Amino acid sequence: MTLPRTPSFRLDGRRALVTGASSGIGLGCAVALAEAGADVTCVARRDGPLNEAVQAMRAEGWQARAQAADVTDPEALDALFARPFDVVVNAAGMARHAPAMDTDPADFDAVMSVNLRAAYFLSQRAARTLRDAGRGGSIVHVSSQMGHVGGLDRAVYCASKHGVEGMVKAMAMEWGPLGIRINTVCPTFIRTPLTESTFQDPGKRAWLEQKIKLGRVGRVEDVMGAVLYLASDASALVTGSALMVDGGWTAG
Ligand SMILES: NC(=O)C1=CN([C@@H]2O[C@H](COP(=O)(O)OP(=O)(O)OC[C@H]3O[C@@H](n4cnc5c(N)ncnc54)[C@H](O)[C@@H]3O)[C@@H](O)[C@H]2O)C=CC1
Ligand SMILES: C[C@H](O)[C@@H]1OC(=O)[C@H](O)[C@@H]1O
Repeated sequence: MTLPRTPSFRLDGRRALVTGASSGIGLGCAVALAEAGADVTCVARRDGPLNEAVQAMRAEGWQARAQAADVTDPEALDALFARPFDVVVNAAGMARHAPAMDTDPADFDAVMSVNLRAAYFLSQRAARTLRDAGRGGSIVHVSSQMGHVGGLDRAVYCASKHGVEGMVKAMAMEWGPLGIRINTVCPTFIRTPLTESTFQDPGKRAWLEQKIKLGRVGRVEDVMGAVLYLASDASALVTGSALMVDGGWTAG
């Protein structure tokens, strides 16, 4: 009897790009891919923390390089995608929370510009270079549980993440025939610089722990395995999907 073999989660010989790689979830994604053998280009807006992260990764013996870039800048995207990447993980993101009745248009534009517009054109650049090279690849967006449900004071953030979910489904339809997969991971509240103020408030933290059915808030490590799965051949037939890493928040 011939037994089936588990597809590989390894990424040896693959070139990967991770945005938002200077901290939080993006840094976790960069580590996950590098540890699996990929040569990872780490992107973030500012040099300092990014260089520090890349130095720490190289000290582990992994392949990593830093490239500071603003993902909302089309020219910066062109420079990043001078060559194709087998794996692209987009974790760059931001939030400005306010009641919908009070949202400042400048905040709306800032959030949409990073979370949705940049996600769109980064995907476009990633796919074009893969198409021109005549090969497939995997694009993973770090979306959110807020791409599937609403959140108080989060109308703009939710709109941006719901937008990413719709965009990914449509792109998956177009790019499937080229072997280019595109998916999202949708975390619940994860402790990072973005959410530190929420985590500092004992009342909010208790509320979160009750909303998350598994009874605890998220860690960057909770997202890393999900991203590695979607980046690797282990998910070879998965595209246009949203992988919830939300402890059951949206299950109800
Ligand atoms: N922390 C959380 O609870 C959750 C976060 N997310 C999403 O995960 C992603 C990462 O968030 P965190 O790690 O929590 O935040 P973070 O604040 O620790 O990291 C954000 C990263 O995005 C980069 N970035 C922001 N704007 C950029 C731009 N214009 N150009 C290039 N890089 C830019 C920053 O340099 C930084 O590396 C975001 O998309 C966020 O919406 C999703 C679900 C939960
Ligand atoms: C930044 C937000 O407060 C945080 O990010 C997410 O995606 C979580 O669901 C929280 O809303």
